[in-house]
Amino acid sequence: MEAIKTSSLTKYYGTSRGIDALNLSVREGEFFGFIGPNGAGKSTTIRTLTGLISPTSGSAQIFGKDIRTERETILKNIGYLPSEAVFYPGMKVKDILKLSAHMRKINCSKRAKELCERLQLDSSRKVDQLSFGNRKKVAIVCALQSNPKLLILDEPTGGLDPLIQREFFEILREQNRKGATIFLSSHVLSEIQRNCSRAAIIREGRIIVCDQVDALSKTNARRVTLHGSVALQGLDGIRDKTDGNGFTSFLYSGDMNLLLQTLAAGHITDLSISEPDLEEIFLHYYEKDGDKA
Ligand SMILES: Nc1ncnc2c1ncn2[C@@H]1O[C@H](COP(=O)(O)OP(=O)(O)OP(=O)(O)O)[C@@H](O)[C@H]1O
Repeated sequence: MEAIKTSSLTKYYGTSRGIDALNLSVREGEFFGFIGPNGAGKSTTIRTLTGLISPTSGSAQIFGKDIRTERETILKNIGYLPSEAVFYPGMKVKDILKLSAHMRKINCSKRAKELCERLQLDSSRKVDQLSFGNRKKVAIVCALQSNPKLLILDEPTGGLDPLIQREFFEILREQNRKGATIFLSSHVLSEIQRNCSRAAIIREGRIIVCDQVDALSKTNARRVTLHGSVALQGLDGIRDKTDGNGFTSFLYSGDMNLLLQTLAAGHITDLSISEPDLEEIFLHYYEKDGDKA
């Protein structure tokens, strides 16, 4: 069964585009990445799926249940981490965690304690005395403590130090191995690459590509870096060109023979031709009108 399925899901804030005819399908048990530049529509998608805002048109189902008509049943199976968590001031962390569990009518104190220990969160502190990163941990424990079937995480790692990030992803991978579906919205490409099997890239409110992360990283383009001088004018297939102190670097997706002829006519002291890194490939998707590298 699909954990998440949207059909032409659209949300406009007045005349301002949030998401536009979004079609997305996430299978049960997947660790799925959702990436895109600022303002692309990631949070709008997530807020619509969790019922915090209503779609303008289109539809979506979570585990086959309609987000408009079966929201209460859906929410029982979801752990949601908002990008900016807000808590009642003056409350102790342990009371926030209890309140969150109480709203689900379940007792998860054992799991909450274990998560606090692993994430190094002192649950006896008042939430307003916590740093940004520690408040983020409170939101994480709230989302994870009930071992939900579906975890929807909106930019979860902002503010977490690298060691805690590592532990957090270890916890997510454990939950995923036990069958939980994970929907991870992130700006951090390495997080997506390390953890997700599939990912969708959203730009200007639309999914522009959705595929296995390995397939998304494949490209015909090569990163060419050369020291010396060469006339590249007239050579088609060059982009992302930078000139530094005696060197030139660019992505090339044109005819290799033409590249070699052009280089041979120049004066080159050093040359490397390599695969571009994943970041370069993803950034290309982010650019307006960017096709696959
Ligand atoms: N409450 C709102 N009222 C009007 N427009 C909004 C509102 N919330 C979001 N938008 C607009 O919807 C579009 C998508 O925003 P959204 O917050 O979903 O993007 P995002 O991909 O989560 O961005 P970021 O990575 O910066 O968090 C943006 O153009 C944004 O300005």
